[in-house]
Amino acid sequence: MLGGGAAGENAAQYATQFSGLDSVLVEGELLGGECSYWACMPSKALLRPGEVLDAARHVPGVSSIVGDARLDVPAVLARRDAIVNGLSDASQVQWALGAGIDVIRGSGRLAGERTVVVSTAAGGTRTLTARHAVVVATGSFPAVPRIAGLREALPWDSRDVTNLHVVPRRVVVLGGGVVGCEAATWLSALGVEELTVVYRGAELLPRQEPFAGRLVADGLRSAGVRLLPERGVSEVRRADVRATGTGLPHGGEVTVLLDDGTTLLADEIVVATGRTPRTDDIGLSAVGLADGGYLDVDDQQTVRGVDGQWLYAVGDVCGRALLTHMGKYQARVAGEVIAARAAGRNPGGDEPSRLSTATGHRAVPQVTFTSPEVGSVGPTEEEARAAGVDVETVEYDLAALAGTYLLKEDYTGRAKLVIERSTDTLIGATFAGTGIAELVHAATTAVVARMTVSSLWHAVPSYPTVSEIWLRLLETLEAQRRKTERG
Ligand SMILES: Cc1cc2nc3c(=O)[nH]c(=O)nc-3n(C[C@H](O)[C@H](O)[C@H](O)COP(=O)(O)OP(=O)(O)OC[C@H]3O[C@@H](n4cnc5c(N)ncnc54)[C@H](O)[C@@H]3O)c2cc1C
Ligand SMILES: NC(=O)c1ccc[n+]([C@@H]2O[C@H](COP(=O)([O-])OP(=O)(O)OC[C@H]3O[C@@H](n4cnc5c(N)ncnc54)[C@H](O)[C@@H]3O)[C@@H](O)[C@H]2O)c1
Repeated sequence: MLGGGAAGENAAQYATQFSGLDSVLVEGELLGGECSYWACMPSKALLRPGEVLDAARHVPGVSSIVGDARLDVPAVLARRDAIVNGLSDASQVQWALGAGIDVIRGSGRLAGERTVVVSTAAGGTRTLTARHAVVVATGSFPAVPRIAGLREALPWDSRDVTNLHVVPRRVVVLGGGVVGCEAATWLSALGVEELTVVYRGAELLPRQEPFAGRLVADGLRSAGVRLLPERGVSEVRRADVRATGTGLPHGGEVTVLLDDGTTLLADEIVVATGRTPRTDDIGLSAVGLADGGYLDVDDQQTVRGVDGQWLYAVGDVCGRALLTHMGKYQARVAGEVIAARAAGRNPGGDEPSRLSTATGHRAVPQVTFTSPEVGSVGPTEEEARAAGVDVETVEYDLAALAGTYLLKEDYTGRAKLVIERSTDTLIGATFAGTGIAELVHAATTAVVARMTVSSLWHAVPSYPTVSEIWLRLLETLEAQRRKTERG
């Protein structure tokens, strides 16, 4: 495995555990990768305290006790540090060795068929030749747009903002996607006084149903965050630039010039404008592929364009869905496919769907931990229509439920289902509101199982839970259909 992030680890685990194949993880930094130390885990550690405080503020009997209290920032940062194990991967290495997986520390490059050359941390090189397969799981790093002065200003990226040690007074976040929205949520909760989010499109979270981005925008605005949509940055200037290290201010005041003529002053600028695959320097040209770009894979996660079915790619590097759980899913399948092929079977042929990632990619779930949360699975209405699918949709106000009223007196939220008309099956769902994260898996199950609307009627949600949204959506859909029938 070239890269020992969440995806590489899982591919090694599945190849080893289910087949007895020997696996080696080649890791250049920390075993566990981005998710454990600089992405999912620290970000969620920073978001959870704000969520708890917000919940308390909206329940009479608790709100009066909490009053205007702010978060205990040193305690929040200390818990974050504990959650990232103080940036030590000792426990991960122990896990790998215990699972029978070898770990080699160093930077690896493909050097030919089934061959990886590692520049080891100790200073030498090692050539590894795999008997069966090489899995590329090198992940991605933050993309920094070409903007005059931006790179020179040493902006914070996702590593800095998840591992911040100082809360700057004024921050500009560039990008209104998942990282930008989540980072704005925790920076605001941690007490950034002047927080501005600059983004290109009209809505935040542009890959979600538009109502989700609007509700997140309302949440951020009510927390005092300034949103500047449909704008870009034309130039960045910074005095006294200093490479102080991850999560510390990288210099003096930042001047951010926007393309509409606005000038913003900040103590830090956070770049959250997407990711770049780590493929520019891993020896792809040695196996006949172009350096750089996402690796194109089939549903067994085998890299296309390389003969012999020995090269696989999983996780962010294959660009199919840049999410930890999807990378791990691809890795589980790849690990088992490698084992099956080593045993002489051909899972790419008529093997049943367990050894294919096609089904899971029809139903990609994602939760964005903003306030309100946004959870979704499958395509949005726009994506489904763009793919040529004739769909029917239904929406409902999540605030009109007993379960949500109990959570928060002034609850706001919305839900939407996307139904394929020809089969009457659920293909997509989106929920935006407090406490919706755990609704997503029910929707994922229904989409994967291709549940029809008539069978969903028999899945009875418990009272009084947020899951009652399912019943309300079905009732509304039925009313819509009757109205259409009546003409
Ligand atoms: C701020 C933030 C928050 C996120 N939150 C979530 C979330 O809540 N939920 C979610 O599902 N996803 C989340 N993501 C996305 C998630 O972090 C990624 O999808 C996931 O980390 C990808 O895992 P990976 O194993 O493919 O890559 P990585 O985690 O990037 O691992 C790749 C590994 O390969 C190593 N490597 C690279 N090149 C070489 C080489 N040449 N030789 C040796 N080793 C090498 C790297 O050091 C690294 O350890 C978040 C991302 C960000 C930025
Ligand atoms: N909770 C989660 O599941 C979670 C959390 C964080 C990140 N992630 C994953 O990490 C990946 C990366 O997230 P991201 O937010 O960096 O990328 P993204 O692609 O989700 O969003 C990038 C945003 O930056 C904007 N942008 C791009 N270039 C710009 C420019 N020059 N000026 C202004 N705006 C610009 C885009 O319009 C978009 O709003 C995502 O694919 C996501 O799946 C997941």
